[in-house]
Amino acid sequence: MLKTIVEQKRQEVDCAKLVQPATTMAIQPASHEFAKAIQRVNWALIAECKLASPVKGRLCTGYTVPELAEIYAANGAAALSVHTDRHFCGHLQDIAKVRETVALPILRKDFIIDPYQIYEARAAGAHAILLIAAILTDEEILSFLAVAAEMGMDCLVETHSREELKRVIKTPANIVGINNRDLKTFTTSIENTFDLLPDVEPGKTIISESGIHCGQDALRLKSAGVRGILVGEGLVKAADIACKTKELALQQN
Ligand SMILES: O=C(O)c1ccccc1NCC(=O)[C@H](O)[C@H](O)COP(=O)(O)O
Repeated sequence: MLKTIVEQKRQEVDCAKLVQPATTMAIQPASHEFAKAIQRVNWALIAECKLASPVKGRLCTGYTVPELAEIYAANGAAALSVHTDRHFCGHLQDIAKVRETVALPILRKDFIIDPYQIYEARAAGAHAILLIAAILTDEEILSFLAVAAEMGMDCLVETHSREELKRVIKTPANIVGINNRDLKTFTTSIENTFDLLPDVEPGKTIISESGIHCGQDALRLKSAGVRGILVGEGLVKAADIACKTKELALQQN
């Protein structure tokens, strides 16, 4: 599935480049708002606006993306992740809608495979992007980090295996994600974060991603030295999203 998504993404990006070349985009640099929001607290919830999953289908029907963002912002999230890929029912325009609604920094959640998407993200108002080590070469990671840095944007560089973590640790990436979702089987286990954490060098900000559902998971991760969590399904499927946001944000900052 990942291979298919990436192939489709390549076609989408090629079409988008023809419609709007990057040179015609109005780009104002960011000021590392995303990294600052995460690094100024000892615990950060990155709350994800996730309407659907390519594996599980529709996850959230009762709220729009800006409505979710508003609930997250009012209940302790440090930053937002906004899916812009169509397999998650996301659109690039969702970033602008969220920016009009709340002041929290926004991560563009997508399958970034071309620098064009980084310009597109910034032009839409995103402060950060996700880079997935599993779909990028070392050279691409380095070059995309540099493109983002030129625009004052931050990168959450996602790893799942020890091998990916080793590759990413060697780069200047300062926010490293440990994904609890295996992108081959799509199963999640937060034990993956505990397994990989000892291999991380001091100085890197670690975010545990995926499969996190309750305050108890959050507390275990925080106690192990993780700086924050990125949560989608656990929030959007909660009976009371405001209450779940507070629970995962751990409110004691
Ligand atoms: O969420 C999926 O089913 C998925 C399928 C294929 C590739 C990636 C996938 N998810 C990646 C994400 O961006 C998640 O939304 C994010 O890590 C949050 O995960 P969760 O809290 O488990 O919803």
